[in-house]
Amino acid sequence: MGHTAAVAGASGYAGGELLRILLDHPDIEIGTLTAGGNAGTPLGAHHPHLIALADRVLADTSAATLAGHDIVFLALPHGQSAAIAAELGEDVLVVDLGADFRLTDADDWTAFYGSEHAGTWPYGLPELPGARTALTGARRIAVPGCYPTCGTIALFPAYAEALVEPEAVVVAVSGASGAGKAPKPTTVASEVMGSVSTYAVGGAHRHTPEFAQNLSVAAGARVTVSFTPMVAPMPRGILANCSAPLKPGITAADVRAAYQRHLADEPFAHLLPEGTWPSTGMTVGANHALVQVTVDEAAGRLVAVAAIDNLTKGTAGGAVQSTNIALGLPETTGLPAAGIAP
Ligand SMILES: NC(=O)C1=CN([C@@H]2O[C@H](COP(=O)(O)OP(=O)(O)OC[C@H]3O[C@@H](n4cnc5c(N)ncnc54)[C@H](OP(=O)(O)O)[C@@H]3O)[C@@H](O)[C@H]2O)C=CC1
Ligand SMILES: CC(=O)N[C@@H](CCC(=O)OP(=O)(O)O)C(=O)O
Repeated sequence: MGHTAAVAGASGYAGGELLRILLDHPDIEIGTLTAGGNAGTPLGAHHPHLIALADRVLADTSAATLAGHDIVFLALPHGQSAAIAAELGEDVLVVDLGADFRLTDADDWTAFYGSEHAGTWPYGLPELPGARTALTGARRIAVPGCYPTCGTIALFPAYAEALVEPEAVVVAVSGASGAGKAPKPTTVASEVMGSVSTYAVGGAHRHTPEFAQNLSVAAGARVTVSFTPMVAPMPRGILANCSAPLKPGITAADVRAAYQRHLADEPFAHLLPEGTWPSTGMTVGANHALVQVTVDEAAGRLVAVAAIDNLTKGTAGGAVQSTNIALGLPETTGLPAAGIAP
């Protein structure tokens, strides 16, 4: 056990998935666990599936309760991380699963989150060109949003190789756990069961600027993204259906070769065999993103589809993957590489 880790927001969905993964991590020992209103209750009351931690009592969330660990994971609502991180030493690795430090543009932050921008930390999507270099040795990590994780992995090879025009369309469907455990009008059972709905339509979702930021990094030029999210009657998973106009002269063979080049060595982003399309069921509990790509000749568009488990690769698994890189551990350490099927 090389490193100790505290988890803030341990009673939530993201915190629970993080603990499931950390229980199998050979180099990280689980330390203090915290919550908000549920401080003082045992973890087993919130995550009965985490038997080994059932008797751990949740502390209140403050820099004082989280201090004294090598790593602090913050799985808290947006806006809660900056004050805590400021009080933790610069030698502590702080990994924020929330949004506070993901965006580089302060105006984008204010437009979509309605508050003052807290800053920008190294972005925890190792697959994005340049990200591994920024994460190596980092002591602050901003874990991406779940939709941008999925859609960026689907499209970054196309932008990195300049195969498509800078106008992407992403339509993605998420399981209801993406909204967290607190009941919300759009994700209570009576609204979600037996129905698929859109929300934040027309470029209103706060992940829209994060998509544009990521694909612009891959392209080395500004990319705009039209993003439409949906929620489906399933607990976990995101399926992102993405497309963009092909540049003149780009063929289906060029596209497949580019995706093979970019994904061949990725430990957790895989191009499926031709003709096999990703589905959320293939990703449950695994840290992988499954990708397929084709060309719609009649429409002149590249079409890419990716699936992830929103809580694993989309949150907690992605957080541990980036943590491994920051600590100089093998990137795959402790991470579930195979899904559960059927
Ligand atoms: N769910 C997902 O798929 C994803 C989530 N994330 C991010 O992870 C973070 C956590 O999300 P998620 O687990 O889904 O949310 P949940 O609502 O399931 O959990 C929130 C956690 O934060 C705690 N908390 C809430 N308010 C406070 C407060 N004022 N002070 C201290 N602790 C507080 C809660 O404790 P208590 O039980 O006491 O209320 C709980 O432990 C968010 O920033 C979210 O955006 C990121 C990517 C995907
Ligand atoms: C279904 C659903 O409601 N999903 C959430 C996405 C949560 C997430 O990944 O993102 P953050 O970390 O940015 O909160 C939403 O659309 O707000």
